[in-house]
Amino acid sequence: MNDTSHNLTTSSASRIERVETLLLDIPTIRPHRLSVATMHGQLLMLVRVYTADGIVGLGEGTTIGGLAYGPESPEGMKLTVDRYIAPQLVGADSDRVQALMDHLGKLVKGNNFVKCAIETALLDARAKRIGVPLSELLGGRRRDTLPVAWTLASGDTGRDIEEAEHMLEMRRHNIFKLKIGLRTVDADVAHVAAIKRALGSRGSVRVDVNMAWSETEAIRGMAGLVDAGCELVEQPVKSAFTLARLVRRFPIALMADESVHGPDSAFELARAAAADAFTVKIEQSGGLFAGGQVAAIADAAGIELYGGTMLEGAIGTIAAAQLFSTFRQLQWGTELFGPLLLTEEILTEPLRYENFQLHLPNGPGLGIALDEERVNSLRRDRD
Ligand SMILES: O=C(O)C[C@H]1C=CC(=O)O1
Ligand SMILES: [Mn+2]
Repeated sequence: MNDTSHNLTTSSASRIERVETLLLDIPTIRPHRLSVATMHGQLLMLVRVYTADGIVGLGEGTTIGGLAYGPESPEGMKLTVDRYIAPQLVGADSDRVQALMDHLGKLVKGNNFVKCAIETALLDARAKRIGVPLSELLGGRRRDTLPVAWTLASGDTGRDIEEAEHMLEMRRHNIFKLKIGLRTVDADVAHVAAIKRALGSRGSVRVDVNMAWSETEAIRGMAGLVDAGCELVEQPVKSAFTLARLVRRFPIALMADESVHGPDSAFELARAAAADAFTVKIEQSGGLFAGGQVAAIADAAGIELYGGTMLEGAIGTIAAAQLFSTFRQLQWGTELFGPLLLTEEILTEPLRYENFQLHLPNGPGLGIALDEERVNSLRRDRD
């Protein structure tokens, strides 16, 4: 610790003794095709914060397609923790989560994803120490289960329909988000229409363009999506100005995702009335508290909410679920299916997905436990 933070150090039970980072490589169950990348696997950066009384706080930093989606990569996050953050945390009082995060904020600019991983680990440790689910440190749960959308992104219309049918049969998902933006607008609209036609009223259909369209493409695309029976379009274009010009132009909800990266941007979008709904992502927002602030801004502005994902593994997914369970409104449900896209289970007890919902655990902290053997076998540096 440097001398500006001497008041954060402690010799008590909550003292941070060690911070560990791991990289886990896990294949996906099928290629996942987005307009920005095709994923064949996911790389999870796990953080463990060890405290003097034997508590271990868990956090995760994960992104999509390396640096193809956002400005941080799992390998870069590991370096940032090891080199710049861990030395600041060792010796500090893990119970002082907000003060510690403020301190780190002065030393590390940006790096929202990695800050989320660290804040999650500190909150997990704190909640475990006082014996409550993490949601209770975020204002308290308003719901114990969360609706979970599934993303259809195999790249093939027929295969996507089969996959959706399987999800409906298992009663695991009845909300489907389609990744589009790689093909022509007309081909994408035809793909969406075919899937909606096959599912009818049994499943709702939304799309995520991941900023791939120009404004004129978006105008053509959104008109077609309305006719196709699609209920929502997520981030069709890059710029917030363009979003503001598109919003309410068509009878289809417009959601901002990449444009929402924390409370400041949420405020600007709300001020410009640039979206009907926000995707809240804990990593993109810069942590759980920041994600809660994004939701509060949305509430104040009458903007609807969706619980988003960076396709995190179990730790990031359940951390997000703990936050989303506290939201006053969650009009569009969530897409917390990340662990289901991966071939390997890293928990001793898998997350419970049942009846189209993710069921939140009731144990202290995140409420999950890692299967150490499995985690070790997936470590990139195991050799
Ligand atoms: O929302 C995104 O852009 C990222 C993510 C969420 C679901 C999925 O398949 O990809
Ligand atoms: Mn998105």
